[in-house]
Amino acid sequence: MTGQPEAQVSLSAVEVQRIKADFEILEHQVNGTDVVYLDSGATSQKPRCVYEAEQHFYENANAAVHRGAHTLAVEATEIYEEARETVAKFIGARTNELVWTSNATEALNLISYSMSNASLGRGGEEAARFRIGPGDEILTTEIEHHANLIPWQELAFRTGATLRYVPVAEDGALRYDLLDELVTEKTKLVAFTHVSNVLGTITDTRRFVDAARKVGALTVLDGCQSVPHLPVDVKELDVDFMAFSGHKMLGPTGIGALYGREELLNAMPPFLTGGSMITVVDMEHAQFLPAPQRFEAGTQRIAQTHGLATAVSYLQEIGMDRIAQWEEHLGAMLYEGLSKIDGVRVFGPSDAPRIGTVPFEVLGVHPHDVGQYLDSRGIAVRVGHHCAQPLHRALGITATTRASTYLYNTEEDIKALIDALGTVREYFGV
Ligand SMILES: Cc1ncc(COP(=O)(O)O)c(C=O)c1O
Repeated sequence: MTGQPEAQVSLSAVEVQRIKADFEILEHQVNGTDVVYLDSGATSQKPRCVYEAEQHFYENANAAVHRGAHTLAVEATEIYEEARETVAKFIGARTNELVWTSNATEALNLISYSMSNASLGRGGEEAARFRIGPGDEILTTEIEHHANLIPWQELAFRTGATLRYVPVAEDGALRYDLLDELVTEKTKLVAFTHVSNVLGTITDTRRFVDAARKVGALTVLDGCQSVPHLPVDVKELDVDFMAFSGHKMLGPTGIGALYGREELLNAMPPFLTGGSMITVVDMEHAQFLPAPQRFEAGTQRIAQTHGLATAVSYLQEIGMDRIAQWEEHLGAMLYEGLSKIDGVRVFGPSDAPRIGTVPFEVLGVHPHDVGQYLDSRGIAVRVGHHCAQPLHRALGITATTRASTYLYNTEEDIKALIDALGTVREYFGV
């Protein structure tokens, strides 16, 4: 006996049924059949408690206004900041290291903007790390979502820096072996994803962080597909920045966050100004508020931040370790089950750690037709390039069908997909 508490095990079927009951939206029907929702990679369903948390603010006067003298505004400010504390702790950050944004896309753009306007920064040595120009390099990868790609393409275009990519092998696995060669003394920033939104594979973040640290480059992690599904601790990961979105983790749409090391956030110029964010004497001597308020000009989203904090408490109550184990189980079931169907090709390395996300194609049937066929049988999956064209190009295809699970999915959901795909080619006469 070690005296340690017993490790929590994966969710049981009974627990998942109980969780499902919290997600009443899953009782919606398509063509008289309960929806099997396998599109959580795009956005998650929300439990009732999250809708209720938001609704409270829409029904009460303190919804819109914070930072004021009267009681309602003071209450709203407290709730807004409490939500920040809850979400910051959830990812292992300090409270003032979490900036509210609309979503992950905005969070990533915020860093890109800062780097192309670094002369506005106030922060001595740290501000210098944001300066980028001709001859400098930005490194990203071929598996990125456009949100973690286009802002860097733009940054390179605006500043004259060069964008380089870590390629993937034939099966979509990242070529870690090329990192040492691709990260050079010229590299100023390394942006990479924690979990691929297409393949569901979990990145070995240590390899990226170590390579970047060696040359003093900033690290930016796209946590959009990891924060909802795995225990994530930014201090353990040792990254400088991380972006994620509330709507993928049971929270409302319209709220996301940027984690940044305190000293770095305080060296970054804001994206938006106004609304008491800056005291303008003249631009030379303008003073920005400290982070995170520096980046939150204008009236803020109390309902959404409170909704996200409620979602986080819900996830914590269930336990991120257990959710991760359940999804690993569903992911393995999906990958193996789909691989065995005649005429179905599954993408992604077979031996990589993954969450419950698997892309596939049905030979001879267009992914769009596969999506519609499944929809007519009450199964919701996503079709397209999933905002990841470079990866699809590297795999030699233009589109895939993607099934992605979350904590509310059951083994029966996976079986339903596998059964339905068993007849799809016959249906289309292939
Ligand atoms: C890996 C990844 N990064 C970034 C994003 C962008 O998220 P949002 O659209 O919420 O800003 C997504 C959304 O699909 C994603 O999957």
